[in-house]
Amino acid sequence: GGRRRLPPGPSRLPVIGSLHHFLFVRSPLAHRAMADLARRHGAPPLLYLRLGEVGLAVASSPAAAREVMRAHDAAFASRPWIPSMRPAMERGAVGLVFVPYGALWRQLRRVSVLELLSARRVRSWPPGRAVNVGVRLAALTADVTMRAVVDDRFDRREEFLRAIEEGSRLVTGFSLGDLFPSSRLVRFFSGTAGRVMDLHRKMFELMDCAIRQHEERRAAMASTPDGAVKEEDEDILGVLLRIHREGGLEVPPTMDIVKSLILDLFSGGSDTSASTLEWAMSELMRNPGAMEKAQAEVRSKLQGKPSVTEDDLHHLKYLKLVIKETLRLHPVLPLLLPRECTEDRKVMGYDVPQGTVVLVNAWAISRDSGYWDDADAFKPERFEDGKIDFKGTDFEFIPFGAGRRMCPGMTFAQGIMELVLASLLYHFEWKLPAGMEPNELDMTEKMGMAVRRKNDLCLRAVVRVPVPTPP
Ligand code: HEM
Repeated sequence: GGRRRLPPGPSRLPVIGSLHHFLFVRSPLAHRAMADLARRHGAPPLLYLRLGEVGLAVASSPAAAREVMRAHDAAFASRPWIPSMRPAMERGAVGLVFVPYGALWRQLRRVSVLELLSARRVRSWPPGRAVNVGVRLAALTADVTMRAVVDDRFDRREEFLRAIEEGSRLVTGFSLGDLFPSSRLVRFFSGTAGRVMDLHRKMFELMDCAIRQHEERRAAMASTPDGAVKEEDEDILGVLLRIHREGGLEVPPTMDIVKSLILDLFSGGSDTSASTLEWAMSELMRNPGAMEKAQAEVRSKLQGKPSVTEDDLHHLKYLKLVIKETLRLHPVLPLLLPRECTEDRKVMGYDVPQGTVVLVNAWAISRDSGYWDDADAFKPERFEDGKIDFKGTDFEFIPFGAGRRMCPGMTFAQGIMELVLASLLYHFEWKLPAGMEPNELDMTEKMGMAVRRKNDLCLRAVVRVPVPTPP
């Protein structure tokens, strides 16, 4: 028996819980708001808030993160269904991100990790086309992801890319309003559920079209002398359609699940990598020494080549450190993705009741001066000794999360980001707008699907090595 010992947190008011605290926290960016709130309550490793009827625990230290994502991983391996997405999910349209922990999740995850996000697929991008530099980073990563996930021959790809972009504007990350189901104050925050549904319908219609085209092409191929498509030539949609057709899985995915999984991979993949790249370029512009070093490396390792290919990447040691340091300072999912506690647990000595939504403040942890020297400074060299990595075992650095629900797209993302960044540095010289000093570059954040720059990064590009034109 005995009383429950909840983690410390702001005083709770009837009805609105701790919501009033957020109305007065200046920063609309939840990761900063949570960090402020934790500081004002004596910096507990686990902070407890009541938002409307939902209990919310925020882990803000490596030890607390380790307990949630490793020690008690299985009890925190589901995600809450946020209200604006609930109607779609109740119809069974659930992809990998929100599927409850269980047999279906395990299967979708296995398919994604093994078949779809393997390094083999990353290497199979046509290099000349993948580095069509000069296009905006978002368009570029969306393009690369589209090629791997759906098909680059999809007729309505422009429409699809626009819908995804609109989606990332609509879904303002996991805004606080998203976390509570029915309080009246909630409506004050959201009101986007209708638009989300419309967009969802639109994307499903586009997916139907992509699937039709896919099947038509397969039928056409099957009637040629060479016969069917070779498995290694399939894109992700092709693999999923084959699994759907041939069965053979313990829980056969419905067509709605196939579509939702594709959308999850696509939207999960492009926005995150694009924003990270934008932050990397921003940090390099603010830190000319690091830029010089990275460019010198790329130019010396690639001397004379027409463009960067996958095979060049493992020579680019400093470039990898630049991306690591960018992920430390700018984890684009600063609170990771929400988990839900599915059975009562003790974490850091506190009771976390079943049903609590659990966030991990990866942003606060990776900028904590208790674990990092000169924590706010951009210093890629700090990773030089190779002791700390983002693979989910060093809990002071978890931009991709950790444990069973850790990001399945990590390797894929690393591939895209290295390839694109190396290409940007190889082909171009980058300059700030005339008259701007490096330290004047604005770094204000804005919450979208991922945390991105509030103001566009406008740079002048001077060609050093011309980008080869695709045949
Ligand atoms: C810089 C790039 C990326 C970052 C920082 C990132 C970060 C994350 C994080 C923090 C999570 C939640 C992990 C957790 O709960 O412990 C996650 C989950 C996920 N990510 Fe990524 N991600 C990136 C790129 C990608 C890419 C390229 C894909 C796919 C093509 C992808 C697909 C997913 C999916 C499907 C999930 C949900 C997995 C599950 O719930 O089982 N991500 N990602």
